[in-house]
Amino acid sequence: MSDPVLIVAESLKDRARAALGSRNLILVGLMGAGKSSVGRIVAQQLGIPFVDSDAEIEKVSRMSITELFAAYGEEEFRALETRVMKRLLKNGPRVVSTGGGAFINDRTRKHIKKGGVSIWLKAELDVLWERVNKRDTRPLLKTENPKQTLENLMNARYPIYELADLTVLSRDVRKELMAEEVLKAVIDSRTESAA
Ligand SMILES: Nc1ncnc2c1ncn2[C@@H]1O[C@H](COP(=O)(O)OP(=O)(O)O)[C@@H](O)[C@H]1O
Ligand SMILES: O=C(O)C1=C[C@@H](OP(=O)(O)O)[C@@H](O)[C@H](O)C1
Ligand SMILES: [Mg+2]
Repeated sequence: MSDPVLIVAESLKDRARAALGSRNLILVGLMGAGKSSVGRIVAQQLGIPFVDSDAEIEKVSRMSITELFAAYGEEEFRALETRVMKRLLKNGPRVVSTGGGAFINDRTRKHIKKGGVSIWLKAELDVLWERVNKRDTRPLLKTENPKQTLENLMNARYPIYELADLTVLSRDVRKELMAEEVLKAVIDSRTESAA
């Protein structure tokens, strides 16, 4: 006999896939929100390709994000990020996880807006902090008081992330559950725009 829970889950994926069509799904939000890890699961569930813009930037530059910031500075990194995002968004459907600053950059945000459905993974400071303080791969947080830096970035960036098409609250629940909430948000947005 088929499991009713599995049937519901299957239909969620199918409905989200149909709602997305040939558009890209672009995850935006601050460092630690779960864009890279949740985005990968969402893509698997939808059965479409996944790409992480930071990983792609590292591939084309053959440098790590930390090395890029150290060698060329943030401005050059943003210029490269804009170019890479423009290219990644040309064909859909894909799930594209961005680096936290991508949507803040006016030019990159225009490409994202044109390239598909943007979804903000919104999280509280303590949730983000617990996640990012375990690793030292984020050059912007190499400051004397990284938690304060993260809070400053929150204050500066949250009004801009609000411009995303959809928002999902990123909490300390299983990543699979976060991915399901992303799928539901995609379905709801389609239902609302059709109503
Ligand atoms: N829902 C979650 N619950 C627990 N840990 C999470 C969750 N989402 C992400 N993480 C962890 O937080 C860290 C940052 O996640 P990541 O996907 O790299 O975020 P981002 O790409 O937005 O900076 C990773 O170690 C990841 O495993
Ligand atoms: O917020 C930012 O400006 C950045 C976020 C990072 O990506 P994650 O958000 O995936 O950590 C990475 O692109 C770079 O360190 C800059
Ligand atoms: Mg990431």
